[in-house]
Amino acid sequence: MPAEQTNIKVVVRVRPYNKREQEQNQRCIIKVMDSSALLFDPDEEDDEFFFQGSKQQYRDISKRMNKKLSMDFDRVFDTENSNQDIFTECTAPLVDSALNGYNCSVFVYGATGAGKTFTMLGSDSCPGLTFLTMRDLFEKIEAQQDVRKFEVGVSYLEVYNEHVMNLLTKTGPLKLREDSNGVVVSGLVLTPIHSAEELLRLLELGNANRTQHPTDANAESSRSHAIFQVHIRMTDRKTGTKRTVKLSMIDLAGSERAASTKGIGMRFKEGASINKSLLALGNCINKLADGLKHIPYRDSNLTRILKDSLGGNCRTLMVANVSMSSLTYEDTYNTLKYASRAKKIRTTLRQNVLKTNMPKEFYVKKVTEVMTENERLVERNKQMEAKLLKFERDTASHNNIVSYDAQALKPWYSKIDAVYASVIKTQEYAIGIRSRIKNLSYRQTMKKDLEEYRKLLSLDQRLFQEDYVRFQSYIAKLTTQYEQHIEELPRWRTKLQDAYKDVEKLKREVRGSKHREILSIYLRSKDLEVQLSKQNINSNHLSAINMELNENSNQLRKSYRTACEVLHQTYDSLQETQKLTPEIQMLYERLLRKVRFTENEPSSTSTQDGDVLLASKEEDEERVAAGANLSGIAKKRTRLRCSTSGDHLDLELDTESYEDTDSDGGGGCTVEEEQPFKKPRNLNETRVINTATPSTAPKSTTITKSRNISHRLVADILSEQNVSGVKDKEKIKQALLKSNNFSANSLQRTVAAAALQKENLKHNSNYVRKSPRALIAKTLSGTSALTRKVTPSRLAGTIGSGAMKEAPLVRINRAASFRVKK
Ligand SMILES: Nc1ncnc2c1ncn2[C@@H]1O[C@H](COP(=O)(O)OP(=O)(O)OP(=O)(O)O)[C@@H](O)[C@H]1O
Repeated sequence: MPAEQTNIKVVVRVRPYNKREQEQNQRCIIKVMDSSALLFDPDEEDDEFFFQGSKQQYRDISKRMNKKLSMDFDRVFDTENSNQDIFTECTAPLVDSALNGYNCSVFVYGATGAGKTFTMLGSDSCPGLTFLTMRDLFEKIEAQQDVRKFEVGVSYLEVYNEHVMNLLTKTGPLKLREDSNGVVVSGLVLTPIHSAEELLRLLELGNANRTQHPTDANAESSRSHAIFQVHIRMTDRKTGTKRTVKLSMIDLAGSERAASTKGIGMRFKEGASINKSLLALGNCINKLADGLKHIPYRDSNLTRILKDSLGGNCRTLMVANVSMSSLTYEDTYNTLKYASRAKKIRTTLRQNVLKTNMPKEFYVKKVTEVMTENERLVERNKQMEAKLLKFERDTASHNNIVSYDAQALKPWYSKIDAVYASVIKTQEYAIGIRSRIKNLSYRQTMKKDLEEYRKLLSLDQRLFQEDYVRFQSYIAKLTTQYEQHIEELPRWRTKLQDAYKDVEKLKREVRGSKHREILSIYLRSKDLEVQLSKQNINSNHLSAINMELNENSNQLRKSYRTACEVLHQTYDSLQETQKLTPEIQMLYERLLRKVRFTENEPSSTSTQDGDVLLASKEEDEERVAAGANLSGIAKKRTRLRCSTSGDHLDLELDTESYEDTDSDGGGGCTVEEEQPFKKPRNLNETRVINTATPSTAPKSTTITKSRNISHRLVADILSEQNVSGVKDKEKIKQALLKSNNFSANSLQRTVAAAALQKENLKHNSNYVRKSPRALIAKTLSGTSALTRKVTPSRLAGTIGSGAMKEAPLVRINRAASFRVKK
């Protein structure tokens, strides 16, 4: 509520001469200049100085000089002005202010007999300000009855010798106390009134109780300060707003000097007390006028009661009563000085809405209302919060990509990483064991073969037997290892199946999560990582097999060379000694034909399961026909068949179903009679596999570079098929590109792989390119994204171009692996 600063309104009322003053024919000391100015102690018009009969230019120096003090006030009422005039101009506006919620005070100040009581109370014929004001108040209340409900109560107090007395009940002294609403008179009971006439009766009653004693100045001098207060409680009938205001009418005791009343004894004490309170009032007025902060209101009970009227929340009118007679020269001068000082006092006005004088029930009701309103607002707040939550959820599900935040996804990534790390580790062990089993089996076979050849060639049976013992011991050691691994394998297979079950469970959780779209892509990348790991193990396994093969091949080559030399010498020797039989000659010629140079590669027939035979059918027929000793070697030819998928380890992982498809019962790698070795592939080949019929296409035995899997991985992640299923694929791509879980390099390589795949589309599924380097170089040079630093946006654009759509799976061997320029 805005506060309004306003000055105390000070008016001066000049009383006409009374009978005594008229009789003493004193001069007039106040000349009213206009409605707001007066001249104190003016020059008299006939105040001319004659000396020896002639008018002098200068004044009579034996006489006191006139003050001729010009003073301005808010209003100066002359002797002709009535109480009605003062009411109309000064207190009627205060009634309006009071009804608007402002506290108002009117106090009259002046020396004894100056007309204070006349102004405030008046007489029957000439009612004073109190009656006129109250009559006006009741008239205005009556006019507003439809709008507001009014309750009016009055009190009439007297401060006499610093005692506060209740004039209406003639009780006291009452104590003053201060609370947050100002000074309160303890035990004061308000008397309700409903009309100005009632008020008149109460005033009469109060005045009758007031302490009065005749003084020289006034036969009915009031020797106390009388404070009449009207408490008005207003209730707005529409809004229920309540206001309580206080209208105070204060008739001060005479401010004359104690000596002027010529009092002795009780009267002197009385005068001293009056002067004490008025002195305190003067001090307060002076300090308030000077704008000081500390005002000594507590110096007297009068100033305590007037605290609100002087310096508080109150619209105040001060009527300074003075006589125009020079008999009251000093008192009048003092009164006017007081009035001038009081003019400077500023009060702060605030509209009262609620006052503490309200009955307790009022506050109980108010608190109940406020609590009810509070409960309603709490309930509404809950509803609003629920709505807001729903709105946020709806928005999140509508713009699901936007709602992804790294913090929310972090725990998911950690969990997925942990589960897949376990799968990869277990798979490493399981397939590693399988690899060792196959290697051991392969080595056994090879060693047995060599031992067979050695036995055939050996002439010294004693030496052969020595070697054979060592051979047996070695084979036994291999068998033990083999059996250990065979025993271990099922345990790891079970572990791996458990790890796959964990993955399945995790996938179900992801499907139920609100981040399922981006997480399913992450899961896909992890699936491909598992495949990549498997490919790495396969690659290592094949390298080991290859090394074994090379080693054995070298040994056979050396043996073959030596055998040829022996054969040649034996043939020569037989010929020289003419012991060469036609059968031996035929056999020899057949052997020579066999080793003749041919441009064709050794014929290789792919078996249904993709294995490659090293010996041709024709060769077998010749061997049978020849019936020679060497045919025994052929008959004893051993084939190695590790599984239906050749040398690839067959602990297959279907990343969709996670079922172990290995169906050879754990002993997949067995040594069988008449089974061919698989031909190791040319390491400079790239085989294109048609992905359109993956189930029927032959499985490649090409040793692939493991990095290809990562290319496929990222290609799969960012492929149109993956991303097109979601609402905002661009945002998903951006999220992937920005994520720490996807490296820029792998994404970069993916694009190269995609380009290569696209190129491969031009060839049929069985096309084998000898060296893909030129193609890769061509592809890379045509892919600006690969020769320059790849920006996420450029990369995203490349990926989204559809180049990868329907691209076949391509495997690039080690020698042909491409290198991306960074
Ligand atoms: N404006 C006036 N017109 C006519 N008579 C007046 C006027 N003012 C005062 N009187 C008369 O002067 C006399 C003294 O006035 P009043 O009792 O009001 O003085 P007072 O200031 O109240 O004195 P005290 O402080 O001693 O009570 C009264 O008889 C009163 O009728």
